[in-house]
Amino acid sequence: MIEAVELTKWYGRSAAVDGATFTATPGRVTGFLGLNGSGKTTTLRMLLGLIRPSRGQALIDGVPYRKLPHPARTVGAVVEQGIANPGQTGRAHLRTHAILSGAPTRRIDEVLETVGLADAATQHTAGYSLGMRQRLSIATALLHEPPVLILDEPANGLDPEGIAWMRGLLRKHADNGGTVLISSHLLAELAQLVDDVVVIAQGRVVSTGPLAEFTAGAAARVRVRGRDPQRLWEALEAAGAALESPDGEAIDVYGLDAERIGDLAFEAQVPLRELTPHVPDLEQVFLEMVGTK
Ligand SMILES: Nc1ncnc2c1ncn2[C@@H]1O[C@H](COP(=O)(O)OP(=O)(O)OP(=O)(O)O)[C@@H](O)[C@H]1O
Repeated sequence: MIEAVELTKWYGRSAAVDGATFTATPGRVTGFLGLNGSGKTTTLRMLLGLIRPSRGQALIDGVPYRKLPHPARTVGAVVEQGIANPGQTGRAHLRTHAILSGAPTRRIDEVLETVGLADAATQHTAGYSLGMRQRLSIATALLHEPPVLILDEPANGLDPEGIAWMRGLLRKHADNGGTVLISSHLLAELAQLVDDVVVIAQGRVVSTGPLAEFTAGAAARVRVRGRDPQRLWEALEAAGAALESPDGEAIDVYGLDAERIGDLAFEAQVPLRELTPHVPDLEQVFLEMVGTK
């Protein structure tokens, strides 16, 4: 379980993260979504004990990271882009990490297999593609088989096949009772991957909840056109709908579904020219939420 409670980080006079409160629960993949510079990395680094909060709490299983009895065995993290020593092979990189953090060396081959790098294990990481480097970072995070995974933009550089692979990996981890918090600035990238979403904008958490409910709050609209716009408008208004007309002819209806609108038009004897339900697009909802549209 990951918990941020009123988490705040000030740099000089500006807050990189401002009173962020959210949870990521076991058995679910939680997406941490925000535009560049919105405070994602700062938040994740506070959760990992790499940055000290100015205020609030960053808790893993109820305690700050640094107070965990076995931090490396509890939390696996991908936070840095790039590999420290590009002259090493993939296997040597993992061996170094295993030795430094006390992971059993038998895990090296297991994680190489898990992330699909077994065949590239003896190549120098300098020759790895961005996607391969991401896979190696994920392999490093998995060395201790930690129940909690915190991944900062792990999908960066992965191709569609890589994303599909990661989706499978994270799903399995959550299905086995693990907790996954994964950040991204692209909702589309997370949409296939996550159960819950935490949206951050300018350091503040602006939305939390299941992805399935993410668009539910967005106003569903139905565009309708009738032969007699005035009469149609009056019938819809009488039924309690909120209405807008973009061009004096089409009517955007909020608060009634297409079936009801069709019935009302029929009762008012207005033949319809168009009846189009508009399903809110996830990306659009996100961009509206973070204030760029
Ligand atoms: N060490 C620092 N000193 C001063 N300001 C900082 C520092 N670290 C981050 N910031 C500022 O805090 C804000 C949030 O940055 P952060 O890196 O957490 O955002 P982010 O959502 O991870 O962005 P990105 O997706 O670009 O990595 C930014 O305005 C950034 O400039």
